[in-house]
Amino acid sequence: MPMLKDPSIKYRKFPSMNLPNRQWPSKSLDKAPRWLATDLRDGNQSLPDPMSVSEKELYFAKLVEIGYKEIEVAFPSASQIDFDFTRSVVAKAPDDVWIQALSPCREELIRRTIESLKGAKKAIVHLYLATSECFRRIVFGMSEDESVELAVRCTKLVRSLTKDDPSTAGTEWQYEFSPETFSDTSPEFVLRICEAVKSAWGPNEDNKIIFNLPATVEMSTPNVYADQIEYFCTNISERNKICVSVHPHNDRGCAVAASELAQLAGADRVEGCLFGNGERTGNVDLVTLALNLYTQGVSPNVDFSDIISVIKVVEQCNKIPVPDRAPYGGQLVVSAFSGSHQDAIKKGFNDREELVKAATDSGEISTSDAIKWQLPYLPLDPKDIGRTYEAVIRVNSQSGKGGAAWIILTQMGLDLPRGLQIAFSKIVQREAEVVGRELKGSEIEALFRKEYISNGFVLKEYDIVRVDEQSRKFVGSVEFDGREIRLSGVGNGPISSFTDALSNGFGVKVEVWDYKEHAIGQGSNVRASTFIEIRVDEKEKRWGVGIHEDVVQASILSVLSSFAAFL
Ligand SMILES: CC(=O)SCCNC(=O)CCNC(=O)[C@H](O)C(C)(C)COP(=O)(O)OP(=O)(O)OC[C@H]1O[C@@H](n2cnc3c(N)ncnc32)[C@H](O)[C@@H]1OP(=O)(O)O
Ligand SMILES: CC(C)C(=O)C(=O)O
Repeated sequence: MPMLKDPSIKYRKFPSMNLPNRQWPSKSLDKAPRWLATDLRDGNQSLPDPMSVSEKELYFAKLVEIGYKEIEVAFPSASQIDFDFTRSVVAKAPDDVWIQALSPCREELIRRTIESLKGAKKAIVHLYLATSECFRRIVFGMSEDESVELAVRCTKLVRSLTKDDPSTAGTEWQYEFSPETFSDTSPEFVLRICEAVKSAWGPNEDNKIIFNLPATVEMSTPNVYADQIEYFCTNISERNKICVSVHPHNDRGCAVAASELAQLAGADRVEGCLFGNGERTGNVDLVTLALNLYTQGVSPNVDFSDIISVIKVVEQCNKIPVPDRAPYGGQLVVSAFSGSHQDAIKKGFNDREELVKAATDSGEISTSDAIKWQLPYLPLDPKDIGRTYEAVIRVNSQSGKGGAAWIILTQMGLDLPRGLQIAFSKIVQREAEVVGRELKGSEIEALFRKEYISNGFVLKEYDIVRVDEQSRKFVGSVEFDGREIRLSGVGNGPISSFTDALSNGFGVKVEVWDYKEHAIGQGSNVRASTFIEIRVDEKEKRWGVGIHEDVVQASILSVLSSFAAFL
């Protein structure tokens, strides 16, 4: 049995913090943090096939287009590709974008990193050193004192090569230090090493030092991480000269929650990747964080209006697909297959349309976006991220009447009456079971046309004349099965005179059971759509649909469509 009956003999419970006066639980998120996109560094280093220079260029351009102002572009001392790419970005980055590059605390690698950033308008040098007991003992064999000494020496080196070097004065420099494995390090030691690094760098309020506090491996529940961040924020000196950054990984699947709670606890900045690429289970997903803010009415300061193009670039450069269930971006997250979801969403869209119409008609609003979003099952309006409503409702054997009706509405503009929805959904259900998969919109439309619109009849010519106040007479002819059939009948209106004519012509009894109609289109393109349910010789009732510029002809066509099914 590989899994232990008692895992406590092998695994330790992560200790919680004793922080009785914690403030973060009663706070709420009301502004976007500073974002740092590390797709091209942490994301890239975790890929089976790291990005080429041209892929990095494409990705960088997309990050800039989305609106990221701080982008970690490389680990320049790792490879010639990373060095060359950093050089190319230095030449091309927009003036308001900070280029960040990472180096370990090793002198030759720091020199190479700063070399790669020479000439940049705005550059952030980022050094990391793991501080936890586990890493100091197992990886480095280093005491706390030795770690502090190394961090301070390397910080001073960065300082001498950047802000203290007059030859680099054309560059605005920032310095970021990451006590790697922060969340597994004693909080007191984190403070000690960061205080020492801060003194070595000498930040001020206008050029803050960035302390990036990573959950290098996510090892606890997000509330513990939030406590650690709050402890740091309240105990570090000169908080006004510090930007507190977080860098959560997703090993326990809680990186988004950890980032959000960390912001409540005082973090000013978040590092992550689009769609959560990154080491192991990934870095925190920047798309989810941004759109979580957006759906609470807070501007994230980044723009995912065209999320499909973002996914395309991410998939092309990472060579890893964005999962179909990825929050907000995944193919399936704005799709509903199941009947009760489809029904609620369809009603939600109808409700919204009515609210928007009423508010627009009364002059209360100038844009439909001014009506607060409230739609069953959809936390975000798909159109805000460039998704169409057509993709929202999809049909398979789990779907109900609302699903197929929605497809017919969006594709053909036909708002089916409830009875027809029920009848059609049985046909769709049967077909979905036969093919054993989702039905495409085009297949549903074809089923609908075959079942309710196409019929073997050709309406040759007709006339409906007024006999007296109460009655009308239909006279005309139809072609069916290669034969021309003359028809004549009387009723109290056009439809009843026509059904009487059919009854006479075919020697049956035709009764109209239900009738609905609505207009499709507007202005000179307007057409009538009619839905008529008839019964012939007391057999099972059938619906037919007719569409025509003339409402009477549309009705005749719909009767013919349903009548054909009885022959
Ligand atoms: C949590 C993170 O994501 S940190 C960023 C990780 N990213 C990467 O590692 C990608 C780029 N890395 C590389 O290209 C290479 O690892 C290099 C160039 C940095 C170093 O390569 P090498 O010299 O061949 O070392 P190697 O990778 O085998 O081992 C890492 C060495 O750096 C040391 N090291 C690890 N982290 C640090 C650090 N923050 N500061 C200083 N030294 C460090 C290790 O202890 C080890 O030293 P050792 O060789 O004396 O045992
Ligand atoms: C370099 C640091 C910030 C890192 O990537 C991590 O700890 O995960």
